[in-house]
Amino acid sequence: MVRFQEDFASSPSSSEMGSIVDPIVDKPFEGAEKLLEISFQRPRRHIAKFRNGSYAANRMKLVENDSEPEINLLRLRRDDVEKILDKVNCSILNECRSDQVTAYLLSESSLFIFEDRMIVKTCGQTNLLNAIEDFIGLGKSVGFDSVAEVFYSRPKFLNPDEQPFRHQKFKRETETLLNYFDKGLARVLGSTNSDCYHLFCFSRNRSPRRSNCTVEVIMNSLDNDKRMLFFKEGDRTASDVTKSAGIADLFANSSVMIDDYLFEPCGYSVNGIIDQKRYFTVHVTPEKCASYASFETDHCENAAELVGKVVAIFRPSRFIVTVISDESSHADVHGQLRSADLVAGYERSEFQFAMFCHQTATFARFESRRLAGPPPDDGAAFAAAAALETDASAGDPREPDPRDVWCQGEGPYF
Ligand SMILES: C[S@@+](CC[C@H](N)C(=O)[O-])C[C@H]1O[C@@H](n2cnc3c(N)ncnc32)[C@H](O)[C@@H]1O
Repeated sequence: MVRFQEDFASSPSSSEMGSIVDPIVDKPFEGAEKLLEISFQRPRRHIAKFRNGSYAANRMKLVENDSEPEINLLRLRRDDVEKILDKVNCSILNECRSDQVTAYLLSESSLFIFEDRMIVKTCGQTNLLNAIEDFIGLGKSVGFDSVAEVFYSRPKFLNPDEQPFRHQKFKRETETLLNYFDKGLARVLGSTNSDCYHLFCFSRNRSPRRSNCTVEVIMNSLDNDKRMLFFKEGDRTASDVTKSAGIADLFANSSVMIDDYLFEPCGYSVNGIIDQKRYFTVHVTPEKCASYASFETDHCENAAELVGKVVAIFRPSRFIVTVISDESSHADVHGQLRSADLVAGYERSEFQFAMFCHQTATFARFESRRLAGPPPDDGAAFAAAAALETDASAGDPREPDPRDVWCQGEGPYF
């Protein structure tokens, strides 16, 4: 349901909510999302025509004067998008739009469409790269000439073997992308035997076309009380969750259009359009066996404060933060997230700063101070970590869960 921030007047707090039983699942849901961002390039004749002004400012003139259809992804029809999402194995649950963004909430995450770029984020067992040609085709169908930039990324999967063949290994994903963008470059940020972040990027032009910045927070092993907020219980609605979890307050100083969804029996997704032009999205898998949440936005002001607020919503055992921006922009955002003390109660276990294509990337991995320490090499170390965790969440003894302490490997790299 689409609402505005002002609509979040009152809703039950977490303490008013009754007891919830975790569903028994055969296979844990794979929360980790594949993210594909494609930016398109207009034909040269259009670029030359508007050398002295932005396309956006002049597009109406173009339509009136040349009687050519507008080259704009926002013209795409939902039906055409849905056909492509079928190939990915997901569907549209809901949509909200401003004059600069169309945001689709998907059965498995989100799709954002802007004038000349789209961002598709899908989780579970979706086959995102199966439709890469179709996504490119969407741009061409509204008159774009070629792909200007591509960015594909994903964190490590919980169960890579459960993924469609192409997505089981980053090497295969890279090969698929290279079939279309042979000058693209594949990288990994972070240690490959830990919570690392895989990315592939391609840029046709020598200099970035716009000033872009994306902040992502990827969180594992959520606090028990926090994850319980994302279960459907009684008459709890998505809007109640958005309010009680604190998601409605993330961008309190902006005008935010919110489209949220609470799954049965649990799971939550929200898309937000900020000040008509920027976006944020949050997705939550609250099942204990594989609890996971992700946050992403291109609204990078006050990034350090924002990351703190996001982490406070979920209190994960561990999380990674990434900032990817154009080389020429947002140095302050990278600077803000460089602090080893970014979030109180968390210890930074890894930090990386890199420059490639036209992009600058910051990657940092944090662990709850309750669990920080060397990897458990025997039962005693594990028991000590588990005991600490049990103390901290009084009355809620935890079963040892290998993911709670150190993540499972994705097998031999490549
Ligand atoms: C909210 S969706 C989005 C997942 C997101 N990538 C994440 O984990 O943060 C996943 C959650 O919804 C639950 N869910 C319930 N019904 C679902 C459905 N039909 N499709 C996808 N997820 C569903 C899953 O069990 C899981 O807890």
